[in-house]
Amino acid sequence: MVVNKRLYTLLLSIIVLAGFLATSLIGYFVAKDSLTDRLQQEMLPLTSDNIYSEIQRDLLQPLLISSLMANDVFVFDWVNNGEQDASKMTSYLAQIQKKYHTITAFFVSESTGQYYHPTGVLKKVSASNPEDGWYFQARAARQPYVINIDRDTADQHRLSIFVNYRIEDKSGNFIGVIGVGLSLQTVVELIENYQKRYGREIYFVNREGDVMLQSSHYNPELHIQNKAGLDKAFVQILTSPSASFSFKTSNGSVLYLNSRLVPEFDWYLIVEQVNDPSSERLETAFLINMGVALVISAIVLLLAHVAVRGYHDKLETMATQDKLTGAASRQVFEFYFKQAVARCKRRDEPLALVLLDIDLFKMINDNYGHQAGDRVLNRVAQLIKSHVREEDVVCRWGGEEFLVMLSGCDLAHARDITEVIRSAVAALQFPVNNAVAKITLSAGIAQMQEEETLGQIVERADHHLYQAKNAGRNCIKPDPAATE
Ligand SMILES: Nc1nc2c(ncn2[C@@H]2O[C@H](COP(=O)(O)OP(=O)(O)OP(=O)(O)O)[C@@H](O)[C@H]2O)c(=O)[nH]1
Repeated sequence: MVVNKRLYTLLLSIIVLAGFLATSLIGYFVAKDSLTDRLQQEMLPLTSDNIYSEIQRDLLQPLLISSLMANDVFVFDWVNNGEQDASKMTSYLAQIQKKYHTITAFFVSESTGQYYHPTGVLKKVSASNPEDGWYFQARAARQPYVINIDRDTADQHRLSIFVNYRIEDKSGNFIGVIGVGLSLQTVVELIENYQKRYGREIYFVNREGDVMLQSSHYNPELHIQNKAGLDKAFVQILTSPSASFSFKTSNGSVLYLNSRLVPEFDWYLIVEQVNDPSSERLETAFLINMGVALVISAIVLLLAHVAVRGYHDKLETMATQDKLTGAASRQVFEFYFKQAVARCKRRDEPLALVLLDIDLFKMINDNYGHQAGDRVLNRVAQLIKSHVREEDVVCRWGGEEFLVMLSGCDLAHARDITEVIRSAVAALQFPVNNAVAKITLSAGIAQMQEEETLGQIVERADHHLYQAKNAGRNCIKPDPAATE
């Protein structure tokens, strides 16, 4: 029974905890998956889209300026007049630069190859000079302009964005390339602003995978092109217009990455994030969940334990006690008897059994009714109990029969006790239905002999009880030894 109770509690604990653990884990992983998906599919691409549209917005004005320059009548007239006065062109370029706050303005003439700049004629472009490749690229282009990121011819330390606008005359003849240059600083500031706002690393790589543009807080450790084993992913980035990945890095953290091609630069914009910050919140929520689950499980188990214990005690009482009299039931008497026998043997003490039977009880039932009979049975049981010790056992042996086990009592002592009980019952004035019932009882006493079974002793006690009934009732008959 004890083992079953433990097993039951253990099983219940396992079921409740496993249930909580399973639901918490499922919730945790579902939330984590959807957050990872959101980060990869929405948040990083959104950052990338925002940066891209801001870059486009920043490029819009220089594009317009360059377009205006490419269609300016002054430029056409000046070229048609044979590029007579270089200072006219240089002051025109200086004016543009000043008016629109660009870092440079330029014109390269197709007929002379001269590179005009606000400060003068800087040089002649040549197809054999790789530095002038941008001019020949624009010259060969089908679209009206080419955006180029390059070192400034006037300041070799400065990376600038150039809008190289093609000029064509009315007949479609190529006249030259005109445009403005912007500082890349605006783009760097944009990157830094985004990095600060979103806590993400943002940088550009060219088609070879070299980092071309990054913030001043650039952390080379973070970037996938510096990580061993990720070359395949990098190949995928460099071959698709946009891509989303997540990787487990060597230090155990997860790197989320989004890439997109910026066609104006022919570079890839990369947005990276190490570990999803909300995953920490999820882990905390999971731990809180589990904590609550543990507390709830403990309360549920405690309540279950109290309920089971209550039912168990109730069942035990029902099985071991007679409901009417509160005396021990016949089923458990043998258990108490075996315990008492072992104890008496150990202590070398005698043990006596007394079988008590209410006299002519049928008449009480017949005269006063069954309920009155029940009350008599209860009253007699309480009276018997009140005359024996706590460790003695009073058992309802039959209908109106009680078997009393007196540990450590020999026959003479048992007879004295029984006599006290008999006379107390006989002296009872039991009120029933406006009358007073007289109750007596007869008893047979047997002292346990060596290796006797319960059945054998009870049989002897019953035999003596029968003698007492025959002797006129309201008397006691013990084993013959006690009478000697
Ligand atoms: N009220 C009540 N009566 C019971 C209960 N159990 C047994 N009885 C009655 O007790 C009576 C016992 O009658 P008998 O065995 O004839 O014995 P008796 O009338 O006591 O006569 P003797 O034992 O010979 O003195 C029966 O009528 C049973 O119905 C009980 O729980 N309540």
